[in-house]
Amino acid sequence: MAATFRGTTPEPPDVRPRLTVLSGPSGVGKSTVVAHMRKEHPEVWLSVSATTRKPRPGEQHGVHYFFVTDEEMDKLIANGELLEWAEFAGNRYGTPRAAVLERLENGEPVLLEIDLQGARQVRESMSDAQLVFLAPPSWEELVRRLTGRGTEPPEVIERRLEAARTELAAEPEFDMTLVNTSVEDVARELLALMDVV
Ligand SMILES: Nc1nc2c(ncn2[C@@H]2O[C@H](COP(=O)(O)OP(=O)(O)O)[C@@H](O)[C@H]2O)c(=O)[nH]1
Ligand SMILES: Nc1ncnc2c1ncn2[C@@H]1O[C@H](COP(=O)(O)OP(=O)(O)O)[C@@H](O)[C@H]1O
Repeated sequence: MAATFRGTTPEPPDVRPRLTVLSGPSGVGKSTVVAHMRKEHPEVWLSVSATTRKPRPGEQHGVHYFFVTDEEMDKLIANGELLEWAEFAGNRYGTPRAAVLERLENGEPVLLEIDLQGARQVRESMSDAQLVFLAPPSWEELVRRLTGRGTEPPEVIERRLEAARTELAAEPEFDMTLVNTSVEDVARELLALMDVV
C-alpha cells in the first residue's frame, strides 16, 4: 500500500479496468450489439482475433479479424502469442495476447467477443475478468437470426446450432446474462457493466 494511505485513510477503490468477455451462440447478435455500442462509444476497445475462417463479404483483415493460414495459427499458438484460442465449427480462433495486456495496462476497458471455450480459458487465466453471456429470446429466434443473416450455407448453420445447444447449457457459468431482445438495451447494459457510462 502506498505510504500516503496510512492510519484510517481508506484504501483507494480498485479502479483497474476489468476485462469483459462477451459470449453467446452464433447468430445471437454479439457483433450487432458491439457495433452499436462502439458507434456511440468508439473508445471501447474490442480485441481483434486471429482466425483461420475465410472472410465473409465485407469483412476486412485487421478490422473484423486477422485472417491467417493454418500454419500461421500454428505459429501463434506455439509462440504463446494468444491469450486463449479454440476450435469452433471447424475453424480456429484466438485472442492476440500483447494487444489486450497493453490496453489493460494503459487503463482502457477491454472487450473480448469469444466463444464458450475461450471464455473458460480467460476465467482460468484472468480471475478478475467479468464474463457476460448473450442469450437469445428463444431458440426459434436464434435459428431465425442465424438463418436470416444469410452468411453461412445450411451445413455450417447446422454445425453452429449444434454448438449453440452446448453454449446455452453453459449459461450458468457466466457472471451475468443479457437477453438480446433489443440491441439498444443490451448495448446500454453492457456499457454500464464496463463502467463506460
Ligand atoms: N475462443 C475464441 N472464440 C472466438 C474468437 N474470435 C471469435 N470467436 C468466436 O467464434 C465463434 C464464431 O465466430 P464467427 O465465425 O465470426 O461467427 P459469428 O460469431 O456467428 O459471426 C463466435 O462464437 C465468436 O465469438 C477468439 O479469439 N477466441
Ligand atoms: N435484437 C435483435 N433483434 C433482431 N435481430 C437481431 C438482433 N440482434 C441481432 N440481430 C440480427 O441477427 C443476425 C445475427 O447477428 P450477429 O450480430 O451477426 O450475431 P453473432 O455476432 O452473435 O453471430 C443479424 O442478421 C442481426 O441483424
